Amino acid sequence: MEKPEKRGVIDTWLDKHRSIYTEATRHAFVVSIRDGSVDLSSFRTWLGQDYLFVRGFVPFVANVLIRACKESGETSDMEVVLGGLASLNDEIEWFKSEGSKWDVDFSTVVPQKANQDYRRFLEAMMSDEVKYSVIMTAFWAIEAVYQESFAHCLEDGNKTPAELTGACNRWGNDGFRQYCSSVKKIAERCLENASGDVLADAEDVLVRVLELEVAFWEMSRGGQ
Ligand SMILES: Cc1ncc(CO)c(N)n1
Repeated sequence: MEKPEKRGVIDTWLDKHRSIYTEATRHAFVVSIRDGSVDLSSFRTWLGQDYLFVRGFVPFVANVLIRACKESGETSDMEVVLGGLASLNDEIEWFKSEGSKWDVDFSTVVPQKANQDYRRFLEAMMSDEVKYSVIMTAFWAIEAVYQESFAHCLEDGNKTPAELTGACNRWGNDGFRQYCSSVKKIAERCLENASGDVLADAEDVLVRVLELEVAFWEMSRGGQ
């Protein structure tokens, strides 16, 4: 049995912002994958847009990695983030093979507004002014929404179409869940020592990520 996790400030924020958290992790697009009613043109839109997102997410995670090396007192932070960066390498290869499977030509995909907004947010987070605990909170939230969403598509009673289980496994698997839990612990540890101002920034950033994720699902469901 795993130890029950200590409740920290992130759990308190999730309770406070439960409705947007649920919107982000149980979005109609995700629910449609789980119940098998998903419109495949929406899935193709999501695939193309998320490929572009992930390409922008790489420098963000690289920035988190550099900060874990320079600013963290704990040597294990770097190892956790490095693991995440390594799996992004596989992820990009996975996207490419899915792209051919679904006949989505990434070279012609144009980032839609929700994607552009998200990419701008990631760039802003890379500023040196943003505290380590704040960027770590953002990093956790970004990964956790995908973990929770795609794990839902694999839970008992799902009717997820067989050709979509690869995508669901990518983020819904147990290893990814544990990785998210490690990132959350890092964020929680940093937030324990944070000032009131930094805590307020981290809470804002958490809510902003949830909003951006909801908009990203909405865009996908729009399916252009
Ligand atoms: C939009 C979005 N959020 C989170 C992830 C997970 O890393 C992703 N691939 N795409």
